[in-house]
Amino acid sequence: MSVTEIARGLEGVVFTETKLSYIDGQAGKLYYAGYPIEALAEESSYEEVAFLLLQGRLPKKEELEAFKAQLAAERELPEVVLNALKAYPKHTHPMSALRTAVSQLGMLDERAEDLSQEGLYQKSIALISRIATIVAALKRIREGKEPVAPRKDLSHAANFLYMVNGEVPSREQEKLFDVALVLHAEHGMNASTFTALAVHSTSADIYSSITAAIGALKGPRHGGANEAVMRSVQEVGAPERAVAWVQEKLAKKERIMGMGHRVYKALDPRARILKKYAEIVAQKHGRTQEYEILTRIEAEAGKVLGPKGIYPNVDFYSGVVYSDLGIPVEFFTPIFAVARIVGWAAHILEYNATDNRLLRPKARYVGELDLEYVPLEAR
Ligand SMILES: CC(=O)SCCNC(=O)CCNC(=O)[C@H](O)C(C)(C)COP(=O)(O)OP(=O)(O)OC[C@H]1O[C@@H](n2cnc3c(N)ncnc32)[C@H](O)[C@@H]1OP(=O)(O)O
Ligand SMILES: O=C([O-])CC(=O)C(=O)O
Repeated sequence: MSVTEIARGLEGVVFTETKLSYIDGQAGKLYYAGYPIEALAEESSYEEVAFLLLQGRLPKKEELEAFKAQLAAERELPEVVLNALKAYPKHTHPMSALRTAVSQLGMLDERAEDLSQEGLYQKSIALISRIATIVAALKRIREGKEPVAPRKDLSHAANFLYMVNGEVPSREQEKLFDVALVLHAEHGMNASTFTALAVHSTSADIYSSITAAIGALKGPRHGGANEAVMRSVQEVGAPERAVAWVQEKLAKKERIMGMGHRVYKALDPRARILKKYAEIVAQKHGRTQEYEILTRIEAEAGKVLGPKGIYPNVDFYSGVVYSDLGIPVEFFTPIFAVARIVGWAAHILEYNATDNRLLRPKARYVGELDLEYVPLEAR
């Protein structure tokens, strides 16, 4: 392959095959393992989607029950990790804390280096459950409260909200959070998944891959955008200021967070679904201010950015939903990780089942050659 053409940002580079998800960026469509995202968001559950992505097919009823029980059995954190979470500095970003805690889980796992399919699968199940427990515990500790121990009888979504708020959520809250988890579970070769695979392709342990993926997700150009969107909403302050704010931002050539995507050149289908739920909760719970600001930003920015194929992405409306569920802004990106661990793990399992070829692209060298080395004292 010629290296004369540079794929900036690796755009358009295809390095492997996958059956996990398909994005039609022009049409704004997303499928997990062949199933349209709309149907999965409406009718399935996070556990069912996790099974689908990890095993490549939808579970039968008894298989789903067994899978749920397996996840529930892994929810508890080792005491030493819980104690460490309490000792983290309070100023640290929760994504940094999560990254550190997952790395610590890796140190504690005596079978961390087991790269067999079965070993990776078992560790994936544990990570799906424990990342949720870590994030919920961090949120409680930040508020000066004791972490709430997980319950085995609740769904993944309900248990998470229970650990966050200390009370069992309503059916409506559970469904709302479950939809958010389903929508964030998987998205092809995004930056954090690619990072996870780059690390995995060196035959490093899965904790190293997931720790690195969390680091990649943290950035505001990727998962960190959901927090940045809510910071923008706070900066705008009131719906009537949204138009002027957008105009000023665009005049300064600054980016509107939560808009634009490397693959979608149409509206992200996940944003469409989240907008619908954001509107419902905003109306129902009288929290229309944030929603109004966002719809005005979308409309005003759309005039300039729409013709360039820049529309809201998954991060644009998710914050309205999270705020409604009692989740603070700095925990929006950790929530993304709580969901995306499934996609990371599924891609690791899928790539591991191939020859796990080392990911090693090239950069075109544009420097000089054969320079004469001048000793330090002679320069
Ligand atoms: C879960 C996720 O990761 S979804 C993405 C979350 N990230 C964000 O929401 C952050 C804001 N968006 C962005 O920064 C970008 O749209 C990205 C990084 C997501 C993808 O962008 P890319 O495909 O790499 O496009 P790139 O960064 O090359 O930008 C192309 C052009 O569109 C413009 N553009 C892209 N996004 C935006 C935006 N949100 N606001 C204003 N202009 C934008 C760029 O300024 C650039 O303009 P130029 O050609 O005049 O210089
Ligand atoms: O696909 C991407 O580049 C980013 C994204 O939307 C995601 O990871 O969900």
